[in-house]
Amino acid sequence: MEWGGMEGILTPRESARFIAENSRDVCVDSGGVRRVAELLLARAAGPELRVDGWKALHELNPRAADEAAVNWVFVVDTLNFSFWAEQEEHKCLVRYGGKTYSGYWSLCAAVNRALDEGIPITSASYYATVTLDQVWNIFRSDSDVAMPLIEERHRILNETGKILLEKFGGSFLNCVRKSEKSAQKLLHLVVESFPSYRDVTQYKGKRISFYKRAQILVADTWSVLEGKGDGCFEDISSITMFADYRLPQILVYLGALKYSDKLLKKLLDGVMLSYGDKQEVEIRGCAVWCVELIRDCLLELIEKSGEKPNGEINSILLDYYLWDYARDHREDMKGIPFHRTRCIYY
Ligand SMILES: Nc1nc2c(c(CN[C@H]3C=C[C@H](O)[C@@H]3O)cn2[C@@H]2O[C@H](COP(=O)(O)O)[C@@H](O)[C@H]2O)c(=O)[nH]1
Repeated sequence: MEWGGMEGILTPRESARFIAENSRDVCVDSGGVRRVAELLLARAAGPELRVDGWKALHELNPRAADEAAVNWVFVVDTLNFSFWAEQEEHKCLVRYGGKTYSGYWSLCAAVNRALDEGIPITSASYYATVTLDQVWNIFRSDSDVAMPLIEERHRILNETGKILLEKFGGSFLNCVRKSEKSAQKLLHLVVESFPSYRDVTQYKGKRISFYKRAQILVADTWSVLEGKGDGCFEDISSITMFADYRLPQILVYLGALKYSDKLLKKLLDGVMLSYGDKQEVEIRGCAVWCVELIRDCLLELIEKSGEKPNGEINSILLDYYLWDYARDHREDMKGIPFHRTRCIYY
């Protein structure tokens, strides 16, 4: 489909509200929303719900806040999609620094492993022309299951690297600086410049957007720059939660999101949903709206409790917390299916 620009497409927040108001197979549970807000209230003053948790809690993330760290975030979020395995017990694994990583973290481990091997995988001048064989080697698995969509990852690396060289002098920091400390301007610049970030579809006759990877790229840029300097986005709270396949699962587990019996059975049977399917859109849209409502409820509870949270609580920090929570409660969540969509957008 020819890209006609972002005009005429609902923003992620508007899309989420519209979907939640019209959804048939997924709904937000207000009691569950409140319970999750109360769970988060207990953590509001903790290390998780603050921008420096991104580095403090995750050893694979860069320690620095320099240009190289920003370019690390860019190449990782360009490839930050579709890690789920056909069988949970047979998945891609990457060993790094004496530990074994799966899912999203297998991507980060592979990037760091390549850098240690002297492969400049975070440099656009390298990945603009990296070959498929080199990509197979860089993202090789230490289990007998390969990382999904390697060929798409190769195509996207070449496409994205070429554009970064042509338009932004080969560094994502130049793209950040052009956004003049506006998260929304950076989001727009990324979506307009890099086709693989155009996470848009339609629902009930309206063109809607999730921009999941563009939003998490803005969020991770804010985090790696520690919310300071070029990363001091005055409108960072306008970014919504990132509509992936893990957050809906944890929100159902916590009772804030509910699936119809028909949809739940379909997911339990492992039926795949296509990108843009009505039910897939309802899962993603209701999950985004659910986190917006949790945030509103949490801010109300904080107000009432008189507790002073450290810094501003926003949907990004709630998303990070819930995503990490899902990681740490993988076993408990076994009975709750995540939806299986194979695509390059999340
Ligand atoms: N909503 C949301 N989705 C996120 C992330 C992350 C990691 N990002 C931050 C978190 C810690 C680091 O500090 C990063 O900054 C990955 N994903 C998505 O999850 C899926 C992979 O899941 P699994 O198969 O279990 O590894 C896949 O769609 C991936 O795109 C997030 O934070 N929020």
